[in-house]
Amino acid sequence: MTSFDHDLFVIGAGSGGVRASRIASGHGANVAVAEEFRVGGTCVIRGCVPKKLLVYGAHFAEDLVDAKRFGWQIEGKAFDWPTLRDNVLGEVDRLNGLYQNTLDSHQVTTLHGRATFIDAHTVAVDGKRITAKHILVATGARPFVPDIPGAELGITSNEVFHLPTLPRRVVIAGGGYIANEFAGIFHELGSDVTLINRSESILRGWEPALADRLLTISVAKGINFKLSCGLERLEKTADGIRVHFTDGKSVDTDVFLWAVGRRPNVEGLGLEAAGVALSETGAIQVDADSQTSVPHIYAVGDVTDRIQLTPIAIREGHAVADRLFGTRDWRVDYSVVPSAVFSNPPLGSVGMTEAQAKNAYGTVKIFTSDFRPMRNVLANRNERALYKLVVAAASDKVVGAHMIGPDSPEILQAVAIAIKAGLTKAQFDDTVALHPTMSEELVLMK
Ligand SMILES: Cc1cc2nc3c(=O)[nH]c(=O)nc-3n(C[C@H](O)[C@H](O)[C@H](O)COP(=O)(O)OP(=O)(O)OC[C@H]3O[C@@H](n4cnc5c(N)ncnc54)[C@H](O)[C@@H]3O)c2cc1C
Ligand SMILES: NC(=O)c1ccc[n+]([C@@H]2O[C@H](COP(=O)([O-])OP(=O)(O)OC[C@H]3O[C@@H](n4cnc5c(N)ncnc54)[C@H](O)[C@@H]3O)[C@@H](O)[C@H]2O)c1
Repeated sequence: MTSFDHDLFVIGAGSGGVRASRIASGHGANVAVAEEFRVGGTCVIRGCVPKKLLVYGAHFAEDLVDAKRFGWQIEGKAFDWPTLRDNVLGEVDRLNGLYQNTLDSHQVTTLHGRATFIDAHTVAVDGKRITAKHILVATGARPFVPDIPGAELGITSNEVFHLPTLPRRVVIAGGGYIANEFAGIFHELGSDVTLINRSESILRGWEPALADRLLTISVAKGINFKLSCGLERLEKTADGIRVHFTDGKSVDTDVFLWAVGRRPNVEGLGLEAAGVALSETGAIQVDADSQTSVPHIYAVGDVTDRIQLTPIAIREGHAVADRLFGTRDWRVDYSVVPSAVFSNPPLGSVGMTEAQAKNAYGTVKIFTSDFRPMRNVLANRNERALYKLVVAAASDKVVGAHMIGPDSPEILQAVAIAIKAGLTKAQFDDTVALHPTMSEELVLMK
């Protein structure tokens, strides 16, 4: 019998890697994890958490305006970017410490350095060779930056949390999660925002009616959109960056933010030395158990490019640890995955869109509620919420729920339980409304 330094070696202490390490160690495994940047990974250090805190910080801009209609006189209000930035980064530091404590208290050995494969059972971290019976790759993804002249003048979501000053003008490339979230943040904070996207719409893959609603509201708020737009090059100017489009036009900006997707972190990992195969899209190829082409090597999270969300990476990591060292062999269910765009207003979505349900079930019933939230009415804020339920006609099951409006992500999480449980529209209707709320619309749709 060959002996190894560890039962499990995890590469990457982000969402998936930390969960897998902690659970495996709890099952009695001898675990080590390598992290080349900061324990916590993208979500904690430069993703979900600081982003959501900026969303909260930015929303005071509208709340303070609306407050007047509710009788509050707020004189001399002013926003200070360094205060928000530094408080957010302080919270990130606190969480980073908590994640490290979690690893330490679970007797997981943390190696602060970059890990690369030497062979299928050996990794090197800063020149030190370590062997393991099982290896888990949880290296995440990084922002994609297209290869156009001057691309390096732009920043990515990695840098956006550290800006020295609040930019007067921001151009954001992309029409997905990150682009719409930061368009909302910067616009509320007072920057002049332009979102440019190569396709003619935003939020591809989302229920189109909701994406259209976000576009309409964002335009009404004053965010500029340049859609169906090709980027030619970025040029440094005396006071910022000039963005040149393929139609010959240009726009000047202080900050250019790339938000055109994320690519799996596979480069320089030595995956060839270990014999780990990649998919056609350059992600680590895995089966439903997150097992790679090498049976004792697993991969979870963004590096596998399945669904790039933290709760998915966490579940995948947990399932691997349970499978290898626990008593429960289970698989992640990807069929009902709630997700949200923390734009202004935010969107929440779970299950199938109308188009997907038509493909899957043939006949579907659609129920919508298009309403102005009570708070917006008194605030004279002409922003309507839109809720949409997708029901499979034959079974009456609710197979999709899609919402845009205040607090949609908070409401959507509860709806996801109902959809996961396979509840029917009749059961939604049987539920007594909670009045006065926005979410009561979910049980009142006729
Ligand atoms: C701006 C932004 C906002 C987001 N908001 C949300 C949100 O609101 N909700 C949500 O669910 N998801 C959100 N996401 C996505 C979420 O952050 C990711 O899906 C999640 O972090 C993936 O977890 P992971 O474990 O696969 O990788 P990560 O969390 O990225 O962890 C990978 C870790 O591996 C390390 N690493 C890489 N290579 C090596 C190596 N060779 N050696 C050692 N260490 C290595 C990295 O430094 C990193 O710490 C957001 C992402 C971004 C960028
Ligand atoms: N709230 C959340 O849960 C949240 C927030 C942020 C990020 N994330 C995760 O991180 C991932 C990455 O976020 P994202 O916003 O960068 O990606 P995304 O996939 O959401 O959107 C990418 C956008 O870039 C455009 N695009 C792609 N390639 C391009 C190219 N070569 N040139 C020009 N445009 C191009 C696409 O049309 C799309 O509009 C998301 O897919 C999501 O899974 C989640």
